[in-house]
Amino acid sequence: MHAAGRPGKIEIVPTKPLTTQRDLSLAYSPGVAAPCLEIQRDPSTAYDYTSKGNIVAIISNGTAVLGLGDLGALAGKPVMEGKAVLFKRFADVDGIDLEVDTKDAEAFINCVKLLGPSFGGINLEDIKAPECFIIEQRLRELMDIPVFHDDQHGTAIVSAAGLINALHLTGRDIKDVKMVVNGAGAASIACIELVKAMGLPHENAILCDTKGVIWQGRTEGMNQWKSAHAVRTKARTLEEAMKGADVFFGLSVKGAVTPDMVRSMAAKPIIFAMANPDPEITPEDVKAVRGDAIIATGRSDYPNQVNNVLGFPYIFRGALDVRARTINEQMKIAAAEALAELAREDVPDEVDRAYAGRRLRYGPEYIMPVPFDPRLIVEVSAAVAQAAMDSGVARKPIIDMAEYKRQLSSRLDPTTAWLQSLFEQVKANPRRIVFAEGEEERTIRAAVAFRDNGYGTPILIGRDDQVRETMRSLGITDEDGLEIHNARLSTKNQAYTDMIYRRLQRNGFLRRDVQRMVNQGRNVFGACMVAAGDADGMVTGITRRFPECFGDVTRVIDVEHDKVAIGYSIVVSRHGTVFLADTSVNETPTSTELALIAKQMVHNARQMGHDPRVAFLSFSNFGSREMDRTTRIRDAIRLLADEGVDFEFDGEMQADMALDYELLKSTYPFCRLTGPANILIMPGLHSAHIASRLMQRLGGVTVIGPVIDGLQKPVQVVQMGATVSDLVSHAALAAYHSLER
Ligand SMILES: NC(=O)C1=CN([C@@H]2O[C@H](COP(=O)(O)OP(=O)(O)OC[C@H]3O[C@@H](n4cnc5c(N)ncnc54)[C@H](OP(=O)(O)O)[C@@H]3O)[C@@H](O)[C@H]2O)C=CC1
Ligand SMILES: CC(=O)C(=O)O
Ligand SMILES: [Mg+2]
Repeated sequence: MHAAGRPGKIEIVPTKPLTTQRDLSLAYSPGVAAPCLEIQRDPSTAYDYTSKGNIVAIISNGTAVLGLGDLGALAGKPVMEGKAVLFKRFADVDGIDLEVDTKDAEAFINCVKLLGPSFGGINLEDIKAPECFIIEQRLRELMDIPVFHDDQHGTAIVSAAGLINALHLTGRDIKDVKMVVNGAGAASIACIELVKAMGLPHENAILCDTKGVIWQGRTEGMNQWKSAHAVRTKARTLEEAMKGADVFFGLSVKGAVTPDMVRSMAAKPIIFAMANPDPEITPEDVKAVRGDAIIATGRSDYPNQVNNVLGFPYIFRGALDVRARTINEQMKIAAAEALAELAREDVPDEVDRAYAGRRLRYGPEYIMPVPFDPRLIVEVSAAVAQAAMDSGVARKPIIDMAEYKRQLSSRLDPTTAWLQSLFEQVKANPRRIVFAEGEEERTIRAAVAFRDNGYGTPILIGRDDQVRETMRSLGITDEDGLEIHNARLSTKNQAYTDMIYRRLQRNGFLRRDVQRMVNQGRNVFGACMVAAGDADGMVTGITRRFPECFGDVTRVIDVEHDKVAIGYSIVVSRHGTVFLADTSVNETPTSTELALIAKQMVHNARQMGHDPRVAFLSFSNFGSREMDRTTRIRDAIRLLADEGVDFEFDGEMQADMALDYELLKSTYPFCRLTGPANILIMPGLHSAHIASRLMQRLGGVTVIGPVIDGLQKPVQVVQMGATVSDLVSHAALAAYHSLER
């Protein structure tokens, strides 16, 4: 994944046009002189004229890369790029990774300090202890923007939130808890400090490192940060310290804890094994010896992910939005409390769907919100911003908190969450999906990926020997969980022929025509399997053009009552998601069809979490050009108005009007839309098809689809050039649609 396409995980995208000489002279010399002089006059205007206010530098020297140790600055880059992606994805913060090649704390401090003007905040990452303490402390003193060592405070905040809930669930008071922390580095020292600040008595916590327990009087491998947590105890090893402990925090390395250690802990032990990428002990190993444990790890593939990803994006979002000078204790505590609180609340349906198969209800398996919960940006960022204002470090206070929360929530596009939810739901309810072009290399690879991802059983249609030959040439030997059906030899052949013959006998088809169709037409045979309930859905399209594939399918499968069979494209851009329909089937939809298409698309958009606003597109705006072609569109709008539908729609209008709300409102103030359109109903197949292909080719957006909608059974037809991953996605879509029925 990291090497595919453009290497790495991030790129920089301009926010201003740079296509003409005039653009150039505005964005660069001479125009750029104006903001330079303005910033010189008043440095705070840098937040208005540059990206400073939304950009955070993720800075590391690679000395403690996850739990992998000192890999050096360069080898840490994939993690730092990853953090940039998380910043963007979860909180719309632009992160830029900087790998600083020095282990010398002074040189590092100097470098970061000098870079300060460029950024709104500094996220220090994966710098080992004890240098990280000195570096952070000094930079906090030297810089007037937030400096936050994520491995220290991000981890402390998130684990504190988890601990608050785990203590609550096990009926413990923090003052009585006995705690062991393994690791005495950046993350562990910050965690133990925060837990003590929450009320844990000093003598109740034992800290361990590679030399064992940090006891009072120990001299080997010590530093001032460790000494501050040394306690009077007879325990010298982690094993001894763990006996009778209520809580264990692991911030050390893979495998540091044994099942015997867990067995020796107190009743209902709380075990946060947070080393990455592999925990100190796996949840399976804990459960094998202690069924009463509450366990969390740093990983997303187990319940209770205690990972700083739940913190840093939102903490910086809130801090940047109020132009906070720093991230102080009040802001950290506010973030921890908001996280803990969120886990106790009812989970929205879309989050529940995204984690299908898991029960997201406050309890031992759900003590922390999950990373794809869209409430995180709203609740955590707002809590942090409020705390910054209350503690006097906000340079630009928020006037209207309710409006700020609305803005926060609109920063996330629901499409990505929906896609995540789609795959998770399919995984939790695996389906049988026909891959009709079963002898094709791409199809076979997609079918195997479909199976390996746990989406269900792929059914390849083709001659067994041919399919197996291709599999062999691809080095695929494992046929488990995969079916091959040869249409001609199938035991279902006659039943399918009868079924189709009943449908087509009065349309000029003889039985032998139908028999040939079933024997030789893999799309027909596959569609028969789906129609007869022998499979849940189907994907095809790489060997034949769309009209032929679609024609084969509709010989077998009907259009749903009160719907039109259509294809729609989902265009995901940095400005949000727009749906385009019909991009595949109807050449010139009638007004009734256009109205139906709009209603179908509203349903689809709502399913994906969007608030629909429909624009009927044309080359004219509200009758500016009276032509036959626009009458059809205006009639469709009238039909919807007469019906009194429960969504916003208007038109006809040009594409730029539909997408540029300011332009639309200033030119046509009577328009009924309350924001830019996100469903574009195209006047005809030619324009829809051309528009979607143009967008796909010219780049800058992701186009998903066309997605087939309106058939009684889920069948997806991909484009002939579809990749393996397109095929897998469409197969998953078919599987998902079968769940909805
Ligand atoms: N889940 C999450 O969100 C986060 C997890 N982490 C994880 O925490 C771990 C530590 O990270 P960080 O604090 O940044 O790194 P540091 O390098 O600052 O600290 C590592 C600490 O672990 C100790 N250690 C190493 N091996 C052992 C062992 N076998 N037994 C006991 N202690 C050991 C070291 O001991 P010594 O002092 O003797 O060298 C040191 O104190 C990593 O695995 C990291 O992935 C970190 C941040 C966030
Ligand atoms: C999650 C993280 O920051 C770490 O493991 O280092
Ligand atoms: Mg880290």
